[in-house]
Amino acid sequence: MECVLKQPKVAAIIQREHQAARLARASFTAQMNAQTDVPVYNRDFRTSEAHKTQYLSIGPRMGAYLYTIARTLNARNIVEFGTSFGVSTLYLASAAAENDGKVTGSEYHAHKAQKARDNLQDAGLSSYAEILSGDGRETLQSINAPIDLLFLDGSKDLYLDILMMLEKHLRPGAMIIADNADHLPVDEGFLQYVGKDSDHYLTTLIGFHKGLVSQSLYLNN
Ligand SMILES: C[S@@+](CC[C@H](N)C(=O)[O-])C[C@H]1O[C@@H](n2cnc3c(N)ncnc32)[C@H](O)[C@@H]1O
Repeated sequence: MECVLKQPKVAAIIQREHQAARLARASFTAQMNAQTDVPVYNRDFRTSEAHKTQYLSIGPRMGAYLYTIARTLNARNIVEFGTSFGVSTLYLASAAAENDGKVTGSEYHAHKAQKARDNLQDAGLSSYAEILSGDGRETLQSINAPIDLLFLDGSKDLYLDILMMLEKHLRPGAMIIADNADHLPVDEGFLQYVGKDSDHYLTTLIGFHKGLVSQSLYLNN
C-alpha cells in the first residue's frame, strides 16, 4: 500500500518543519513564560507573540495519529481550525492525497498561512490543501460539503463555536479531533457538549506523549 507520508519529499519537509519547530520552541518558551503567568494557550491569538511567531505545532506521534485516522475514515473533506505553519496540515494533506480528498486549513495570521502554503508546495501536496487566511469563525463559513474529519487546534475557547458553526455539515460517522483537551474545562463548553450526556457524539479522551486529545464520533441521532 502506498503511504504518501513516507515518500522522501514529504518525509523530508515534515522532518524539516518538526526540527525548525523544536529549535524555535527551545528559545522562545522559556523567554515568554518568564514574562507572564498566562499560559501560551490562554493568550489572545490575535495579539500574542506566541501566536504570531511560533509553530505551536503537533509532534510526530500526533501527526501519525491524524494521518491514520484520516486514512482509516477515507476522509475526503478534512477541515482544520488552527493551521499555524501547517505541520498538522502536511500529515492531513498526505492522507487526503491518498483518499482523493482535500484539507481546508484556517489560520488567522496571514504570514503563517503563506508559510503553510509554501510548506505544502515544497512537499508536493498543494493540490490537496487550501489554507484560508483570517479568523476561522468567518473563513470556515465557506465550508458546505459534508465534513469527514474536523481537526480543532486553534484558540481553545473557540472549539465549541467552531463545532457548532460546522455541525450541520458533519456527515454521520464524521470524527472530530480536538488537540490539547487537557487545557479545556471538563464540565462546560466543548467537552461538556460532546461528552457523556450527548446523544450526538461518542467521545473518548486519549493520552498522548504530552496531554490529552479528544476524539468524538458524530452519531447524528
Ligand atoms: C496550536 S497552533 C496550530 C498548530 C498546527 N495545527 C500544527 O500542528 O502545525 C494554533 C494556531 O491557530 C491560530 N488561531 C487561533 N485562533 C484562530 C482563529 N480564530 N482563526 C484562525 N486561526 C486561529 C493561531 O494563530 C495559531 O497559529
